[in-house]
Amino acid sequence: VLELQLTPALVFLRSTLEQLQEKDTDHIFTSPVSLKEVPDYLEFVSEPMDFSTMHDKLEAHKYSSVADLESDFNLMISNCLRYNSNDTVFHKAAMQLREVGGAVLRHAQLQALSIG
Ligand SMILES: CC(=O)c1c[nH]c2ccccc12
Repeated sequence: VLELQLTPALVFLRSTLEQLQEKDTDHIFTSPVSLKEVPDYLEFVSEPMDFSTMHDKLEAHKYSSVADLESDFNLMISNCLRYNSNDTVFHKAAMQLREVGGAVLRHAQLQALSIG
């Protein structure tokens, strides 16, 4: 496929992002938190982040490394841990995603090193 030859990095980062999103089985992080439904959200979170925004950034070539992807992933998780109190489904889902997503990112980082 042409894309694989021309921009292997983009293909690799897209695959990594898809693997991360697969771990969000409740689809809690699919789209931005609605500021209409959650009017106080920006009192707690200065920079919202979600997987659809990460896909848009990836296709706009805003990510040049696994580390770039990782920092937005970590932002998305920390926003959720801050806004949602500990005894909520969302807080527990963020803790779980931080664990399994971290493993995906560590593996991707190792792959990126080995393929150069
Ligand atoms: C990811 C996250 O915090 C949320 C995802 N959906 C929500 C609905 C209400 C409040 C927070 C959220």
